[in-house]
Amino acid sequence: MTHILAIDQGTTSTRAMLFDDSFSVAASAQAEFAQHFPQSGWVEHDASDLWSTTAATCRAAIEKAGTDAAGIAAIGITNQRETTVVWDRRTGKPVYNAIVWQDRRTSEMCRRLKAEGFEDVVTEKTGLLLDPYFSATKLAWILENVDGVRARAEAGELAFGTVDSWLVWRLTGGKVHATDVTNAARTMLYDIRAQCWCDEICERLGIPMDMLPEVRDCDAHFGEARADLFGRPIPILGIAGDQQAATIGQACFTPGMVKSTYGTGCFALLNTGDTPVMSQNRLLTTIAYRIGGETTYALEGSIFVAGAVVQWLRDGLEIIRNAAETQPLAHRADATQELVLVPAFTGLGAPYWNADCRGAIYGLTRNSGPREFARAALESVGYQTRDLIEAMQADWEAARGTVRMETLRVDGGMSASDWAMQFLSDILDQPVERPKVLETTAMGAAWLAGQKAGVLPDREAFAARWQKDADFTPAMPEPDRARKYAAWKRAIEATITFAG
Ligand SMILES: Nc1ncnc2c1ncn2[C@@H]1O[C@H](COP(=O)(O)OP(=O)(O)O)[C@@H](O)[C@H]1O
Ligand SMILES: O=P(O)(O)OC[C@H](O)CO
Repeated sequence: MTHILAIDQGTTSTRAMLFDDSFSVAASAQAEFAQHFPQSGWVEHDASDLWSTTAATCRAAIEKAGTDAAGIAAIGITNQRETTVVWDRRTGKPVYNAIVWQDRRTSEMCRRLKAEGFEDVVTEKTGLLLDPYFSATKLAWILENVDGVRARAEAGELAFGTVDSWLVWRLTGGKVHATDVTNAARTMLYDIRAQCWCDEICERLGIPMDMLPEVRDCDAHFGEARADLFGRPIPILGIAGDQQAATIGQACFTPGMVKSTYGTGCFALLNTGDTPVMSQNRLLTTIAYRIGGETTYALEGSIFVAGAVVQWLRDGLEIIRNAAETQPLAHRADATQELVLVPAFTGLGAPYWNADCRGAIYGLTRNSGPREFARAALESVGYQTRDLIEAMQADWEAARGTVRMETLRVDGGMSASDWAMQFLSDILDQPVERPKVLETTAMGAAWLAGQKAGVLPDREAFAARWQKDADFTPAMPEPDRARKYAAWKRAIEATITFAG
């Protein structure tokens, strides 16, 4: 039996999954690694942890499946996006920890650049907003703040990459310095229309362009994993950033299709077809995938806290022991209390983009307890999604005339909560569909590599295989929906005002 090895290098853990040629998971392995928070608002990973957990989980999955490298036709990689690594081309050693997408250390740099009017250039070229979230200012920070790095970069000794590039470099033993177009599109250095690195932005941020990786299709040949790693060289034939891989894994191949992934954060992507739609509502314009040289664009809404609010109930408030307990608690919450929780723990993402806000809760009474907190936490994820979907709907209508976006396809750990998904459907007033396979991210990466290797079916056959696990249809009376969403909007306004 032929297998495809999918590597899913995420923010808190690394997963390796072996898919067989009928898309069943033959084996998987997962490893967590340390999160480093050297200062408030800073988040780092040790890049060697990202590599060592990748190598270890791949080996463990291969061993569990009882196969060997000869039975693996290809490797597909998907990864946490924007996270920035700089390493020495000769020794392969990172010059600094990986600066993670959540890291806000470059807020001040972004504020300065915005005040100088540079955001217009950024949005026009890259489709993004000028925010610390993206790689560009993180790379500029490393060049400015780590001893000797600028001189070494200017001498051509250093390479920059997002996590996919770093893993490809390590897998190929330093032979390939490349990335795929979806990861490039998240650096804030890539011109998404011309599809090349943007010299104007690089120059403004002082980034030497020969540090940047070569940009390839998602289903390109990215070299071969070294024979000594898994016993035989294995070609790397697919790469996509994790949210784009989930879009592929959810088979959102038709313009108008949307997926929303509920992990630590929530990332909703709307397929907008072969032309980029520029947002009038502070969403991001990005590349969904480029397969066989053909580019498909997406509008993206990014929320930084989704499942993380449930983690906060568990680890911060200690009112639940595991995430699934939120569901029975929410069911038993007092219907007469309307608590609204704004989980702006690290600021607000789309469509507000306010880095200074912090979380807030409104409507507390003497009777508010764990049940009401659990319900408010699950509801906050629905409200945030409605903000995104309304913005998307408006952008999509402006681009295409009156259109109703199709059903929302959900995935990610938190989509396991029936209560949260029913509330989502209620507050959106739109059907929500959950697939049987929730590992859509790894599946997307496996499909890219597998179809390139000729062992997995083409796009149409893959899309036809998508199977529903559950449907959620709106059941909330309209006056309740309107009242609740209006309360959310007031809570957001108050939270932004409080931040000053
Ligand atoms: N049954 C559940 N109800 C609510 N939240 C859940 C449930 N199961 C998992 N989660 C949340 O989903 C997140 C984990 O999802 P996952 O897709 O593994 O995230 P990531 O890839 O970002 O680590 C956690 O934040 C957890 O709190
Ligand atoms: O690793 P995840 O699943 O939290 O996803 C992170 C996103 O790619 C950040 O943009």
